Amino acid sequence: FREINDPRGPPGPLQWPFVGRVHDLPIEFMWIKLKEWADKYAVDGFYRTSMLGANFLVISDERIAEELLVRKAKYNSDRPVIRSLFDSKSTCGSMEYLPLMGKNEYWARQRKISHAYLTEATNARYHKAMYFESKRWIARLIQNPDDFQHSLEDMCSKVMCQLTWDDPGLSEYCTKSAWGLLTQMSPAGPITNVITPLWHLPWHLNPWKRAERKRHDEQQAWWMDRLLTVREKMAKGQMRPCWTQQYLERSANAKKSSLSGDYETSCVLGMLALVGIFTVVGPLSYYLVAMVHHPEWQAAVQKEVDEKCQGRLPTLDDAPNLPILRACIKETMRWKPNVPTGVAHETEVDDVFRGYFIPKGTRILPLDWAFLRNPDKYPDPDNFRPERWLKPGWPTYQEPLTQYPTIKGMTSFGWGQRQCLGQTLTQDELIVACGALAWAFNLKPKRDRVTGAELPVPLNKSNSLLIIKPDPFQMAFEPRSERRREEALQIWAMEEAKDRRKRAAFVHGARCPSLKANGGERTPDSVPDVDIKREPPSMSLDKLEQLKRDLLVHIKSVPELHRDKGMITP
Ligand code: HEM
Repeated sequence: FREINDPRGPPGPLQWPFVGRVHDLPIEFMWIKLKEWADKYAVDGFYRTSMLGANFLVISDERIAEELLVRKAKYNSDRPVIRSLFDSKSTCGSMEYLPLMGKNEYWARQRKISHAYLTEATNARYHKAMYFESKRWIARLIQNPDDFQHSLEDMCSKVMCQLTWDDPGLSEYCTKSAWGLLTQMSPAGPITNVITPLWHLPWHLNPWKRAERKRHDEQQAWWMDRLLTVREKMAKGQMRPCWTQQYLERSANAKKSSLSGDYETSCVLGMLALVGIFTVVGPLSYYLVAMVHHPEWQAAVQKEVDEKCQGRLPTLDDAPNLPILRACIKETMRWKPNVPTGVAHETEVDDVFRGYFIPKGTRILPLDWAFLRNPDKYPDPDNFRPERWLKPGWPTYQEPLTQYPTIKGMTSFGWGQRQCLGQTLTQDELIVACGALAWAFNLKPKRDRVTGAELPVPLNKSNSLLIIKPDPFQMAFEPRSERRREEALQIWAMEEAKDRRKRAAFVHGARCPSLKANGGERTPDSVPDVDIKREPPSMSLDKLEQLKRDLLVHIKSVPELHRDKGMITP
């Protein structure tokens, strides 16, 4: 006992033999307790603890994270094992989960490839997927506002499925698959992640291992199926550009690939699709919560969008002119970080840091919850204060406002060699989605149908997985005007019809050699727009209103019609 609590060791709570400090670290909202310990024990912004033999160094100050995870990245960029996944680190060559891999050859090559695709995500073509899906989401919110949490997740999933396999129809399964993996890898998931020895029970006595085998095999089979489907469509000339198609085409042209084969390829791409879902769901859900609780900021964003975009839906070209929108997004991510514990790194060598011995295999936890609640950098840290990014005098204020605030580089995206690869994609998707919300709706608390009282939107209820999102709640999406409502629905109807025609034209082009010869390269943009040009000229809203009125007059003037077809409305 004296040895493990040696006063010359790093500071931290008292450790008990074998268990360390597992007994009073709650699984639920673990980050709150870790921050409490940081406030009590941390010296110089870090402290140590342990759990069932695993050593942890918890960092609560950004400067220490910078020192240990960026400057000493060479030794501190491995990952700890996640007990309830088979070979989570790919030590035995499973090559499956890039973000969880140890620092090995599979990680190095998969990170390089993922980086290439995700930086290409800034291309205009990829932005189209976001515009398209945000329009669909707005229409879904108008038609079925009570289903908003599901449609929000589905939108994030559809974006990733479009980018990865050009098929938004895969979104429901992809979300389910992402949720399964997220639960399995989180401390708040199976008990075998905390009481790790249970994982080693014999197969027949081990429900956790059997369940994981099933989940794992289904996921891998689905990823492989996606790859093979894309390849099949490519052979028929029916595959439009997406990450999988690009990878297959490039490696076929180069006659070589840095990946080992189809299995690894299906995993890199499958994992990319999965990792971009719940990471974006969190901030987007909390943005809704923030807007409901802070109508004054909602009004400011709406005013900015109305003035700068002059009645149109905002696009990414407008982003430099929308600092208030960007500030509200960034403040949401600061106020409610969705990976509050951070993602652990593992040390690869013994080290001495600030005079303390840190043994090889120590898990370094960059506690994002603590970084983002540092009152020196973020005065009034518990409250939603977007002005901290907009007004000179606040420690975080930065100019020019056409560029700042930006979420890129936030501590929430991690550190050093393992820093998140999806920062641009996250920023773009949030600007498009939150901009569309400001354009379309007044976000409000929902009212009880009987009493008329406002239903509360809780601030502190969430799951406790590695990536969190708010628990189910209710709120109202009130279209900003009847005209805006019609416009949003019309925009989506036209987009959807256009997309359907483009897809059909593409497949048609593949079947029709003359078109192929004429069309040359058939990217979605160069598909002959024959059908699209035949689209009826879009009707002005005034004309639509006039037609509605005429129809009403007509229905009323023909009593039988009115009676017989009681359901007829404009
Ligand atoms: C708000 C959104 C997001 C947050 C807060 C977030 C956060 C993180 C964090 C904390 C890490 C680990 C960093 C470390 O170990 O130091 C990470 C890694 C990663 N993220 Fe994100 N992420 C987000 C969105 C995305 C998106 C949209 C994608 C891709 C589509 C993505 C792809 C990745 C990948 C591939 C890694 C693994 C990097 C590696 O291990 O080398 N992330 N992310």
